[in-house]
Amino acid sequence: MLPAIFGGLVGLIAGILPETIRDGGLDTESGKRLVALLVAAVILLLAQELAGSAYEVAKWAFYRRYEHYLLGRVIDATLSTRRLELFEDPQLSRLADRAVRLAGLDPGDLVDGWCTRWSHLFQGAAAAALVATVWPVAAGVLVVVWFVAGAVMLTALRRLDIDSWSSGLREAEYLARIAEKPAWAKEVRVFGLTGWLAERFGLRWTRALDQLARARGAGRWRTVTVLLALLCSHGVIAAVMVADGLAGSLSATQITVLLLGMSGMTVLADQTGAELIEYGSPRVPLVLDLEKEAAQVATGAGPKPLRSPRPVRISREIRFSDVDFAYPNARPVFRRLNLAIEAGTSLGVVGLNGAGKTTLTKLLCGLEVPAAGTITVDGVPVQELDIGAWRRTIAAIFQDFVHYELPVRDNIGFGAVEALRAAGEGAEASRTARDRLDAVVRTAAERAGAHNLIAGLPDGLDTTLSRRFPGGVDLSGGQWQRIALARAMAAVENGAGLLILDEPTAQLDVRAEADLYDRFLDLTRDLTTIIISHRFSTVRHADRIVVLDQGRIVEDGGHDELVAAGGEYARLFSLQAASYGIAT
Ligand SMILES: Nc1ncnc2c1ncn2[C@@H]1O[C@H](COP(=O)(O)OP(=O)(O)OP(=O)(O)O)[C@@H](O)[C@H]1O
Repeated sequence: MLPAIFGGLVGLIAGILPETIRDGGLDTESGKRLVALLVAAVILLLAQELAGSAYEVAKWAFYRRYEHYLLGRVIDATLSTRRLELFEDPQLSRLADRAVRLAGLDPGDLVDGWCTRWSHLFQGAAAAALVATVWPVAAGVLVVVWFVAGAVMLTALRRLDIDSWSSGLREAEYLARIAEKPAWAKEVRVFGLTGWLAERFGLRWTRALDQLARARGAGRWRTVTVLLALLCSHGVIAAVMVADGLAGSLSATQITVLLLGMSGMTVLADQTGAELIEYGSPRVPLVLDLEKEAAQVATGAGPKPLRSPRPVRISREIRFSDVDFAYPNARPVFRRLNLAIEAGTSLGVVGLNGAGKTTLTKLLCGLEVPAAGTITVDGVPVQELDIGAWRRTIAAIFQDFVHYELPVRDNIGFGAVEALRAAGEGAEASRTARDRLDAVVRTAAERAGAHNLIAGLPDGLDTTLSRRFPGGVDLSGGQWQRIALARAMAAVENGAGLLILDEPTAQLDVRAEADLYDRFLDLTRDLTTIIISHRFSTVRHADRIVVLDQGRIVEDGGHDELVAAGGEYARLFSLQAASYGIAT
């Protein structure tokens, strides 16, 4: 609006200037009016500047609030699912992926879009009002023409909607991600994929751009028609204006006001706001869709991360009774699985790839739910336990445990998240809580054999485990495994009574692994421990070993018993013993 008022003032100044010169200077009546108009114009210019800055400040404040709100809802929706459906179902995982990416894009396009749109509407209306003060009919015609032009432009923009071409770009985006992932850098170079990646990326992107160009060409005729309508209406108005000006029925002020108003009205067709709204709005329905889907798969209230219930005490046994399980659209992993794990004992689980070992642990952790049968803890079905309490009972390290690019203290402290939270951060940090956390972390590190490794790090527990951060370091595969084991031991320190190790030591050498497990089983003697490993030398020390084959338990007993039975376990054990030189 302010630019339009300013335009009106400039028009008035232009009109009064010749009169002032004619009357003989600023002391005259017209001169005083000119001075007043000039002062008003300066004030308006300043106001415009101030309003612009205030708008920017308010806009960015809005932006961040909007992004915070939206991402917060995405995170809540994702974390509200206590199981893994959101990540395992391709449709749901795509939805979650898009929601996270779009909600976190340059913040507040939607807010910016609405701000721009309203500001353009005000500017356009003020400019139209300016034109209307001189020539109402022209204002009416131009409003209609500019709105039609805007609508045509918007239709053209919709044809270029991100969704219509994103499928073409998704592969290109994925290729770009391959190139920038530090963890994949070695393989990409060793296999000589760099050239292929760059070529394929360029190809995919060009194809997407061609798609865009074709979409753009489709509405060509409508655009040409609108351009002609704009040209004709402005041509007629300009011709009449010149004729009236020459005839003396339009003053210089009126002509200036008309010209300024007409140029200001172009914003009525500006679709920057609409474009931002189009781009920003899919995020809201997307987040709502994600929340709906998450609510459907989240049976009951998900565990709130801030709650810290007491761990469950396992006093007798964990029992799988007639458990059936299949992943969506896949053949069954378990059919009528029966297994009892006595409290306070260690169980080794072995089996070929795909036998169902990890699935067994996921069911136990409540990350998957049996289609039939029950899993009970001292007779109580896992589903009936407080899921937060049950999860606190478990210390699990999976094959693909997370390498958090965070300080060692966090990497290990995640096993005892209550202690980590109590310790706080920065100014909030409480000295006693911090000392307690460090004690938990150090004891856990010692138990996992990671204390020497930590002692050698430049900043000890404060060292960030990633070279992508200043002062950070990278660890070897085996060192990372010790950190992960320390995380599990921190959970034990924090009250966990069920320890699950799903092959987290595959990268340790045989001797280091054997040493570690000997110590480990010793340290966790009173706990219920499940060890999954392909290395028989590892599981042989477990109290009991089960052999899984295609989802069924085919052998069950102590190491000596199974070797004596001369079955699959004995065969595989002697094969490994021969290659590793282990005494049988
Ligand atoms: N998320 C999933 N979606 C669909 N099928 C899956 C999923 N995870 C595992 N499977 C399938 O379930 C079966 C059991 O897999 P699981 O990971 O439990 O085996 P495993 O014994 O741990 O194998 P490995 O020794 O290779 O780790 C396999 O056939 C596997 O392909």
